[in-house]
Order: sequence, then C-alpha cells, then structure tokens
Amino acid sequence: MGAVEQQVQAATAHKTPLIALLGNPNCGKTALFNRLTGARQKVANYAGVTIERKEGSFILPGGRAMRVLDLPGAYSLSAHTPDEAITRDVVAGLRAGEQAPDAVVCVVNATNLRLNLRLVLEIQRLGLPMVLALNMVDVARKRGIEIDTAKLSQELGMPVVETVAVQAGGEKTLLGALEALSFDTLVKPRPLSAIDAVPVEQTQREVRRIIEACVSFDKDTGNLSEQIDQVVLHPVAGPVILALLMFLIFQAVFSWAAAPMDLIKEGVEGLGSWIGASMAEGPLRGLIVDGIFGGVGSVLVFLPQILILFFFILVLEDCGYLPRAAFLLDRMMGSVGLSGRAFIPLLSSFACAIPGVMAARTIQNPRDRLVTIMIAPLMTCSARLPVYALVIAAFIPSRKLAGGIDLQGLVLFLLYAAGIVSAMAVAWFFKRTARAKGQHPLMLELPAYHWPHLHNLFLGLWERAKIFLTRVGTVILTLMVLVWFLSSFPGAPEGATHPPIYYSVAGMLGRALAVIFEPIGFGWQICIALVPGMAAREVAVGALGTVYALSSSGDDVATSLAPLLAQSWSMATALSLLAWYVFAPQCLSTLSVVRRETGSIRWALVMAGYMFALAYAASFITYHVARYALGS
Ligand SMILES: Nc1nc2c(ncn2[C@@H]2O[C@H](COP(=O)(O)OP(=O)(O)OP(=O)(O)O)[C@@H](O)[C@H]2O)c(=O)[nH]1
Ligand SMILES: [Mg+2]
Repeated sequence: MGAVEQQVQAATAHKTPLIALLGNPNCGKTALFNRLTGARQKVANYAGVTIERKEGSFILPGGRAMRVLDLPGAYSLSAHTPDEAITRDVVAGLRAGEQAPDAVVCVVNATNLRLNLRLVLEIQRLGLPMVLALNMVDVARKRGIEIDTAKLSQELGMPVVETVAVQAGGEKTLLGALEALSFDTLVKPRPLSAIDAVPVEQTQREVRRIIEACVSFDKDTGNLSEQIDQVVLHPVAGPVILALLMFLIFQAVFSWAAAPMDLIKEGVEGLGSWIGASMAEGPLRGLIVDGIFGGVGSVLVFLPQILILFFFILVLEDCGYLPRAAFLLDRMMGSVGLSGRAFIPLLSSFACAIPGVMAARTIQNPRDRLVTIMIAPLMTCSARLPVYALVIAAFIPSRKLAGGIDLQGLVLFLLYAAGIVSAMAVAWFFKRTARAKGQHPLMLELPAYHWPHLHNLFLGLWERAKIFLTRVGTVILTLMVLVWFLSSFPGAPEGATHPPIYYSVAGMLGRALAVIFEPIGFGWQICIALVPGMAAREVAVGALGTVYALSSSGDDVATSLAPLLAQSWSMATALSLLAWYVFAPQCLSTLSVVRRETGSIRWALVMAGYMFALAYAASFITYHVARYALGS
C-alpha cells in the first residue's frame, strides 16, 4: 500500500461515515431513520411526507459511529419534482455544501417491488457501496408475498436484508449489514450521465426479470384493502362517506370537548382568583389577573378541541384513508385546475399554513405549485379554531337540531367548508387569469390500510399539544403582556366617562382603526384584538379576554369571556367577525414563508392583499345582510 493511500485511509478512518436512506415515497425511510437514531421525525401513510433532508447519528453494535441522512422519497433519479431533485443531487454529490454519502441504504417496500426496483437499479449505477433494506416484510408476509432474499442479493450484487421499521428491533439486520461494509476507501459517485446512459425500457425489463426470479405470490390471500376500497372509493358512496366523516369530526370537536374545557377553565379561574385575592390592589395584580389569567387562560381552554380535531386527522392519516380522500377529491380539484398533488399540502394547512406551503414543493408544475401556495392559508389552520369556537360558543345556541345534530358543530363545519369552497374559487380564478393549459392526471399510489399504530397516534397528539402549549407559553404570553401594558397605560383622566382602557395607547389605536372597521361592525375593542392577532391568531382571543376584562367595571376576576361578548356584541358583529377570520390574511410567519418559498416578496404581498380584500368584502356583506335580516 502506497504512502498516499495510507494517508487517505487514516483520514477517512477518523471521519464518521455518512449513509443515505433512499427509496420511493412512503416505503418507510423515515420510520427506519427514527428506529436507527431514536429520533421522532414525522411518518405518515402517504407519499411526500419528508420534504427536507434530516440528519442523525447512531452507533453500530461494533462501536462504530455512523451518520445517517433521511431524504425525500423519489421514484426515479431523473427528478420530476423539486423534492426529488434534492434527493438526486444529494446522492450524486452535486448539492453545494453537502458531502456525497459514503454508502446508500436503499429502502424498498417489499409489497411493491415492481415499482421500487427501478430506483434501486438506477442508484446502483452511481457505484456507491449499497445495502438493500427490504422493508415492510411483515405486511408482505401477511399478503402471501414471498421473496427469496439470497437470490435477490445475488441478482443485484449487493447485501439484502429484511426490515420492519415499525417494530422494535426491526432494524437489527440492517445494522449487521452496515457493520460488514468497509468505509476504508473513499468511493465517489459516478456522474448522473451513467444513469441516463441506460434506456428506461432496459431498466424495466431488468426489473421484470429479477421479480420473476425472486418473488412468488400466494394467490389465495384475499386482499382486504381492495375490498374496503370498493366501498370507500365508490363513485357515489365514496364522497358520501367522506362528507359524513368530516361532519362527524366537527360534531365531536364540540360535544367531546365540553367537559375537559370546563375543567381547564375552572382550574385557570380558580387559580387566578386565588392569586388575585392574595395580592394587593395595583398594576402587578392587574397584569397577573387580567393580562395573564384573563388573556392566556382564555386561549388555553381550546387545547381539548385542537387535540380532538387532530386525533381524527391522525387516525385517518395513519390508517391510510387520506390518499383515498385525495383520490375522491381529485375530480373536484381538477375542475378548478388544481393538481391532485395539491391535496396533501392543503390538508397540512389545516394544522398550520406553514408546513402546507412548504409541502407544495412536491408539486411538479411551477404554476400549480404557486396556486397551491396562494390558497393554502384559506384552509382553516388550528390557530383559528379558538377564535371560531369562542364566537360560536357566545352566539350560537347549543341546540340539537333534527337528527341529534349539534348546531354549534354544524356552524363550525360550515366555516371550515367556507374556507375550502373559497380556496377552490380562488384557485379557479388564479388559473383562469394565468391561462393554464391541460390537466395533469393524479398518479397516486394507494397504500394498504392498516390499523393506526397507537404509538404513532400518541406521539402525534403529544407533538400537537407541545406545539400549542409552547405557543401559549412563549409568543402568546409575551403578546398578552404587551397587550395588557398598552391597554392599561396611560390611565384614565379625571372625570372619565369610559373605562380606563378607552384612554390607553391600545384604546387610541383601536379607536383609530375603528374608522376603517366600523362599516363591517367592529368597534374599537375588537380592533385592539385584531392587531396582535396578525402575529398569532389565537392572541386575538386572548386579547379580547384582556380587553373585556379591563372594560368591564367592578368584576375583580375576568369572568367567562363568552357571556361578556354575548352582552357586548350584536349578532351581526359576531357573524361578521367569523367571516373576517375565514379570509383575513394569515399571520406574519406564513407570509414570510411564502416569500421564502416563492423566492420573492411579490407573492407574499399579493396574498396579503387579496385576502384582506376578500375578508373585508365578506365581512361587509355578512354584517349588512345580518343586520337587515335580524332587523337591527
Ligand atoms: N407494517 C409496517 N408499516 C411500516 C413499516 N415501515 C413503515 N411503515 C409505515 O409506512 C408508512 C410510511 O412510512 P414513512 O417512514 O413515513 O415513509 P417514508 O419513506 O419516509 O415516506 P416519505 O417521507 O413520504 O417519502 C407509515 O405509516 C409507517 O408507519 C414496516 O416495516 N411495516
Ligand atoms: Mg419520510
């Protein structure tokens, strides 16, 4: 061995080898990544969940440290979408500031080798050390698919191991195979032209030949997923089931949440009045009782509703129903010119528009992608739920309609529906003005159904709760303290006729804004809440809590906000505020992500502008129609 080689060997021996997890979308890369590293990246039963690279590290049983990259899924290395391009560039060592991996673990879905092997053959041509992880073998076995791994390994010329990424210990075989790899000599990937040199047809022939040689099917095992799909994807029954499911979810958001919400409310109020009673009258007491307990507490009570909503979304996600919903909605989305791929980004936007806007990266056509980004904020994000829930609780009687339907749940359902319908309308408009061409058929792989993993469900809810509580404890708390200060100082002048807040900085600001918002029914108190609501929607609720606690004279602790609002607002104002929040421009963080993802401030401004105009128009109409109809 020459001196130079020895040096290289010594240098690489010190370096921690980097392996990349590569494979088709939804084959279990992230699950495997989590299993190897103990991380908790998001997994879900549909394609396109991972949209950015994630790095982690772990130790092989023999003691060697390894670094591992989780990459977005790809069907082929001739990238068609921006996230596929990330994957291609990373493995080929073409991404700036990114070292090419020392080895590739190709993850394949054992139940669908036919689709997955093409990518394996393509990657192989890069010439990097490789291991094939035959994942989801548990499902394959259940379905009677038998794969001769020894033969497959021989055919492909690389180690093949069986893994079950969702079972403890399901990654052991992979660790063994990695242990056997040598990282002593540095291998550079061959140029991508090595892949393009081989015609696609030849690759596909090769795939067929390998499958014939290594895979056998036991035809007798009935396919339950297909049977379920005959009902769920039925042209008539399918959409009915989908609508029914959505409807039931919103009913549950109200009816199940009542008890835990009361509990939280009583806890917060009890604590607030206990602390209030033990403190001397003064600004500090005001800050704690009105600002923190009145403001932050009024946001906190919405935790149960958010968790119930996400419980259902997570269950539907994990069992594999969501891509079916995409399939059912594809026709509707296609008729307004959206691609079926827009479904997942739009669905994510129900949690928050930010991941939704980012998930639009999986959309191939740049114009489709832009339109999807522009309408993502019209999907009702979870931060708007508290605003809706508060106003509904104050103004919509909790009555059972015919068939046991809860009126409050129905109104909430309608608000969410209003967001969706207007998103479709806006998409249609954008597409028309942008003179779009023909449609793109939805190519969607329907994963097999499986029971939701309790562990996944629990982690998902825990994540949601953490996000919400962190927001309450940081952004919302800070803004609430600020709102309280601005609403408390300066104090009322001698002989004041209004409550002190009227004369405060916030009061002055609110009165100035009221000039603009009076025509849609918002008084100065609501205007005070609108401003911090731009930073985080829930703060609007908290701010109303503080504003009305400070406006009402006498009461020492903020009594429940809903009845206070019911006394202070007219029904027309309440409906107008609901309409406002269906459309009002999203929080500032969304706008900044839109700027980042579209690469210019222009689209962020267009978004803010069109949403403001829509919101104002919708509220104006709602307010005046309601006043007319209610005769006030
Ligand atoms: N039964 C079974 N399910 C698995 C296995 N591996 C992953 N899954 C499930 O398959 C789904 C997809 O897993 P992910 O890890 O998100 O897949 P991914 O390859 O990262 O997908 P993208 O990020 O979308 O490319 C999830 O619902 C997992 O729980 C496995 O070995 N057995
Ligand atoms: Mg993933």
